Amino acid sequence: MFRGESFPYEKRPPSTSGSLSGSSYQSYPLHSNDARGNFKVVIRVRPPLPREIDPVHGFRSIIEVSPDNKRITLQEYLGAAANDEERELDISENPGLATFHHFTFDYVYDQDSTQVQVYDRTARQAVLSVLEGYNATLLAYGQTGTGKTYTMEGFKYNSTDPQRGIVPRASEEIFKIIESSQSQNVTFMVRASYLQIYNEFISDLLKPERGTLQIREEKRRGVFVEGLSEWAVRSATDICSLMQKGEMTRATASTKMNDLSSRSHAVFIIIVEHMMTTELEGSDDISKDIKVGKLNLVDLAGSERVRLTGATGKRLEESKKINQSLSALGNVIAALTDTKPRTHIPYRDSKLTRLLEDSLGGNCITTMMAMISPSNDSFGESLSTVKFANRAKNIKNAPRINEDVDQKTLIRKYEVELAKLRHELDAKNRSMYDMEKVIELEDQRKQAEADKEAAIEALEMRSKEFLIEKEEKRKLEERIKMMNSQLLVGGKKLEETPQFIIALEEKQKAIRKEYEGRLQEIEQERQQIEEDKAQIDRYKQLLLRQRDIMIALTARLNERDDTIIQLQEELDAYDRIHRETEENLEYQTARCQQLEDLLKNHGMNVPTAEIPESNHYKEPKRYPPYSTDTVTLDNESFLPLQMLTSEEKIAELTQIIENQKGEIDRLIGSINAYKQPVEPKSRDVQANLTSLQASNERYLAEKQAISGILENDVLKYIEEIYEGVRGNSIPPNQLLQEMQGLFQSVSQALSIVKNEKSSRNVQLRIPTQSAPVKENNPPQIVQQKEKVGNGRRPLTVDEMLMMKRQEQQRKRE
Ligand SMILES: Nc1ncnc2c1ncn2[C@@H]1O[C@H](COP(=O)(O)OP(=O)(O)OP(=O)(O)O)[C@@H](O)[C@H]1O
Repeated sequence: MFRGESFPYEKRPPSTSGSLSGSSYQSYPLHSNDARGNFKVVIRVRPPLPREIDPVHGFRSIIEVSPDNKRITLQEYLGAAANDEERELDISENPGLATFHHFTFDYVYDQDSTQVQVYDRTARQAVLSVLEGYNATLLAYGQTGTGKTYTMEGFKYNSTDPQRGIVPRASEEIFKIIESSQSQNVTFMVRASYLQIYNEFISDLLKPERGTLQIREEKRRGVFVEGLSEWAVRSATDICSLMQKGEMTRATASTKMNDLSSRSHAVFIIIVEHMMTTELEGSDDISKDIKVGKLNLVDLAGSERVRLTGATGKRLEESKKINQSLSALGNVIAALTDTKPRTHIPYRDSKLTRLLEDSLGGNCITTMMAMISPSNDSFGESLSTVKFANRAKNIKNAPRINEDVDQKTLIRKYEVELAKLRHELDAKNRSMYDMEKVIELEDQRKQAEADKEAAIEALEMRSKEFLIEKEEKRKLEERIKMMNSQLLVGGKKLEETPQFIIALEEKQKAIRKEYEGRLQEIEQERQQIEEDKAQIDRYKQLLLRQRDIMIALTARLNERDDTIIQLQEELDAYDRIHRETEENLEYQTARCQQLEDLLKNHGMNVPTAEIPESNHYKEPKRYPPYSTDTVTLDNESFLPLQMLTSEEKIAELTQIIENQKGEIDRLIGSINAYKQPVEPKSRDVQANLTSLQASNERYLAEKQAISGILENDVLKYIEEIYEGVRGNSIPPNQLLQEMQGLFQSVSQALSIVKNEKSSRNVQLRIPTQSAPVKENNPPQIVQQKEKVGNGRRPLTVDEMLMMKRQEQQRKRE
């Protein structure tokens, strides 16, 4: 019944059940810890499309799915029958005309499978992993028109449509879980992006104006698209809106194989940041555990046979690019699943493989969903798709939870931003409250002012009325008076009659009473106005006090700011000084080290004199001693073994001078002793004595000059050098040269003294009293040799002083 076993993949006899459907939904484990379990491959067979169904003979599928939905068999017909019915007949008569190709996968969805089954069994696990902080990828692969877009998106976007695909269902699930998490300690942040790779160019489907984007890689972040927009979303509806928006930009076209064929690879990305706060026991601190999961929902463009689609022009170019990138995907899978482990995986051969680097053999839980058609017309493409998927089964991924170790998650940035904004809001509220109080008081003040104005106005009115009434009363009185003066009652003037006087008095009383009443009223009003005024003044005082308080507070705040700035500046200055001191110290240490090395290189001892370490304790100054034991007359190398304090140095120099004086005295004594016995004996001796005396005088003068140099110039010179060393103002090289010069000068001065002494000893072979000089063997005057020490003539004191002055002059310049 079956043709030969010509395929390297698993081939089994066809199922005897003959059923080509029969899938059933089963619950599925959500987590798998083995590496193999982190890369799953499932197959989905779509139902036949109208164009694949023969209107006369109907449709016969070439696909068989096992009842446990693990195995799939593709029937290959080798005959020439044109339609499904004839083909079936052909095979039943001649079974050799059919070959069956068997494969096993993690799951096989037959043509009756529903969107919800695919989501629950395959996609849900990925979504839950993302909420735990893993990266997960769902990858739809297959020939054009086999249902990739249908599986990933579906075509309707309302939450009850059973046709909706993985993207809307995944977003619903994510927000359902977030909403069900009641804990106050858990915060989520969800954002989404949508991109496409079209003709090997990446673009942002939600911000197409950004143009072509590039792929980058960072150690912590992995591979990502630079400049891709991320949209914070708060509901599944938000995500669906983004999807719809992106769909409008995505490159699609009507082809022979699919009315709405995707011409680009599309990746919908959902990132879920998830923060858990925990109060640490025994402290006010809160630990924040942040995880970041990323879900890549990839809808690849379909592979297509140009022969079948008949593509030309732009479509042909698109097809070539699609097929190229899919073949790069095949190469990466081949490299990853090669039995001999390969060091190079060609991820960089296409944008698609570069973008999916983490999903293919990296930090990700990946599921590849390979779509096929059940139609005999698509056998070739279906077989190649299934073989492709079969190879991908062996990919091993190594997912890990992405924890926010570098504190760069958006959620953390939002936290910080929120805290800042809350702080600002609090401050604003406080100042608002203060402002409200001030406004209220100001209103009260205005009201009081208005009341006062009204009261004054009323008072003025009343006063005017009062004056008018007074005037009228005066006029009335005058008239009465005038009329009275004309009336006579009982012979008397009317105003003189007792009735008139009584009536007048009563009238006057009544008027007085009335006016007194009015005056009282006015006085009351006046008092009221006075009180109002006092109240207004009190308000004014209150406002002024408040204003003063606010001014004082502002001044105190400014003062505090100034103090902070001042302290900061001081701190900066301290820092700078500290840094400079450290740098200087390092420089001096390095120079000293150089100096020590130089000394050592010349075989000299390194002076052990220590420079005071702090300003609080000052070591006494120290000077190099003069000692023939420790000072060599070699021009290039000498150094005292131990430095002397100034007292020791003066004592040493005084001692040297004393010694020299003693030597002179001894010589004078010797001369005198010699003079006595030999004077009468020889004229030569007499001449010798005269010359000796002259020499002695010169010698004494020289000794005095040398003492002067030693006591004044040399000591000062030593002090200068010492100060230079202590203050680090003399570079070590110059210091070395100066010290060498100094010691050379001192040595030469002293050597003059010694040579003077020794030359005298040599010049005069003075006979002692116990060994008198023979007449025929008079004392000989030996000419002083020009060469001393290392063969050079020693300098005279004058020359030496001149040199010293010249040197000091040079230094001053
Ligand atoms: N499981 C299914 N049930 C019902 N109809 C389906 C199914 N799968 C695919 N279809 C239908 O098949 C047609 C092609 O599907 P779809 O556009 O999803 O293919 P595609 O693989 O994305 O193609 P392309 O690669 O060209 O974009 C659509 O009309 C779709 O409705």
